Amino acid sequence: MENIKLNIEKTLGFISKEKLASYEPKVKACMETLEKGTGLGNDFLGWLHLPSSITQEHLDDLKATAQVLRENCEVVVVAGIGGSYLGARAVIEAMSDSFAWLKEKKAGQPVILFAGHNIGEDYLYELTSYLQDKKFGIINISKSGTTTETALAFRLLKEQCERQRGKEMARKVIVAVTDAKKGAARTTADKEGYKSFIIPDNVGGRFSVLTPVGLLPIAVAGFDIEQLVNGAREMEKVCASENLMENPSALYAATRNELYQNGKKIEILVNFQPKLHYFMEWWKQLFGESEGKDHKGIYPSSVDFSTDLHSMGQWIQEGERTIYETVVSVETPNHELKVPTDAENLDGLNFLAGKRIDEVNKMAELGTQLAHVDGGVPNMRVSVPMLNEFYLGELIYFFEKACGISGYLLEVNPFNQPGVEAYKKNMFALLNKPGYEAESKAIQARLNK
Ligand SMILES: O=P(O)(O)OC[C@H]1O[C@](O)(CO)[C@@H](O)[C@@H]1O
Repeated sequence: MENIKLNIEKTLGFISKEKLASYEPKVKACMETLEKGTGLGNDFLGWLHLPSSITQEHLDDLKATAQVLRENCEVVVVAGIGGSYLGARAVIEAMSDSFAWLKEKKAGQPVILFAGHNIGEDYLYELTSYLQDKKFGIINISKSGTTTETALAFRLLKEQCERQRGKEMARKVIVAVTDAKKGAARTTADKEGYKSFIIPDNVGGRFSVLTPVGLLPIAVAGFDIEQLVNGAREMEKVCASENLMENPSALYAATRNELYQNGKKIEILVNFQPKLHYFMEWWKQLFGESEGKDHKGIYPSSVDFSTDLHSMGQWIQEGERTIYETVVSVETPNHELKVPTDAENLDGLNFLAGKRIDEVNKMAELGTQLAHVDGGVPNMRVSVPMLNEFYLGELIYFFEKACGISGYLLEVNPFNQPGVEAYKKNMFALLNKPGYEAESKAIQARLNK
């Protein structure tokens, strides 16, 4: 079977092949540091060999739990934020029919909704209103078990689920994915007797999509988690190679670091398939939280093309030359649709008649690549044979491994996120959270100045 492939040819007018090749020993050292667990953040390396260590028993347990939710729910709300929701959403959106939510609902095929990733009152009001006459279940996902956004949504949803469905049924259709011992989500799950799954201590949120954090919601949505894991396993093998040119994760990490050293401070992840929008969101957290520290790091951003060619295209073509692009390109769509012939040709599109829509899309992709490279934007391309669980699994592991290597090349700890605490501390102080008395006083004094 073919694998995903990385092509860096269109970066070589901007960085030299020789310079890139000189990364081989550095990349090898970073890979060794990961393998031996001797680098910064080495207590969070559980993701490295996660795909090959997942057992069939574990997958069966996840599938059985997913089946309980599928059989008993019209809607399942996945409550989580950041790494506790983006991976699941990325895969579910990539695999789902774009209009499934408008189609007739099938028994045993719940609609998946997300909550706990914002504090929008209108969002939560509208969600809880929609759920009023629905048989719904909840997957409450939080590694710390104390994240405010998720806890707030879960408080609302748990009360509503129990009120609408009764305590006994609620117990059946609420599942927790959290720490083995600590945090409010664990305490609640144990006290209420919910089925629960553990997020391993050594797997950080943004690297957790192949734990129950991602696998359970993806299974509930009806997608093949075994194939997802198989794809990741395949990449685990491919990305073990010490040969820079044969290891796509290593090559991607080296190329983006060399581009960064040459003033390319912003990476734009590009798709030409709207279904990949949330995959880009997952990638942004992965690289943003891993590398943006010590006043260093490539800024990860994303665009959906060709949509955003009509908004951000101008900036990319002619704005400040501090950017490069990485295009995730899906080679073959899952469905076929051809441009019809029109006898009157009023729209002048008969030159496309008989062509597949994807042929037009591919020419948009090629035309964009050529234009952007001509405009001074280095371009990498990750080709994905097709959108299915297997290749999404490959993509996930490819980016995770690249992120670990890239973070070490940058000489940061890719596995912590101390900067995220700053807003939380202020928010808790402003809300007078118990335990934050001194901070509350200080912040009030600052605001009253
Ligand atoms: O799973 P938790 O503990 O609720 O955390 C959710 C997210 O919040 C962060 O801790 C900070 O944004 C992320 O790293 C994490 O993915």
